[in-house]
Amino acid sequence: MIRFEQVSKRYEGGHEALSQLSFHVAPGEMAFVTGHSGAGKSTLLKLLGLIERPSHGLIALDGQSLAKVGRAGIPKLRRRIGMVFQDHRLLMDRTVYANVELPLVIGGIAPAERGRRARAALEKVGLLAYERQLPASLSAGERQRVGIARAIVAKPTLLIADEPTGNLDPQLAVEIMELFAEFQQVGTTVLIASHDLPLIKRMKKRVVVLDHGRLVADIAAQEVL
Ligand SMILES: Nc1ncnc2c1ncn2[C@@H]1O[C@H](COP(=O)(O)OP(=O)(O)OP(=O)(O)O)[C@@H](O)[C@H]1O
Repeated sequence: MIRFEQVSKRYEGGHEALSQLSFHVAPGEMAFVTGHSGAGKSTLLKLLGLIERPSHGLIALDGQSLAKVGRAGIPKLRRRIGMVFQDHRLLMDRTVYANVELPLVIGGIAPAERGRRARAALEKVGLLAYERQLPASLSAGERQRVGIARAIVAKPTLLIADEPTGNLDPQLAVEIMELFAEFQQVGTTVLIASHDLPLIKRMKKRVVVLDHGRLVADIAAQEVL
């Protein structure tokens, strides 16, 4: 599903954020990427979403090299990837429903189909009853669920999340992580950047550890104690 081969990333004027990173993620696998602040977690996810490009190395998604995806091909690629951010990035002047529907509007899906899919996504995150509300009237955990519904509404094969529980209290954080695990159970590949080690350990999934841009440990789910 995901293949990184000797990937390095140097930001303009900066030092190397990722150094010769190689790892694979199988279809349907769920893995965490962890490491200290500045270790390169966000950079790794940005390379997958083509928000950034690598300086060296190969990144492939479902066997397709991302280097071959030009500017015009980015929207199509992004439809295969659902992205969740720490700060949810919802449009605060649109309803919950409109936020979740947005990727389908951009994708040119017909209105009736959009309604069906957006409501199914909201139902999956337990927020169907909130569809007419504005995000401001929701709690932090609920807003993050709306962000997740928006990420999965176009049925991506890969779900990536950057510190999705960073702003939540521990109980809500567990609930959000369990929601991600549910998407894995129905076949979605899930990759989550997080520095919350107690939470990661609790989830018992594969853990990839970065340190100054290098992969220093890759712990299989069965080995997480
Ligand atoms: N746009 C950028 N321009 C220059 N340097 C950057 C840029 N984005 C990130 N960096 C640098 O790259 C390194 C890795 O950053 P990255 O955000 O990937 O780390 P992180 O592990 O996600 O950190 P955090 O947990 O604090 O979010 C850091 O040294 C950071 O300062």
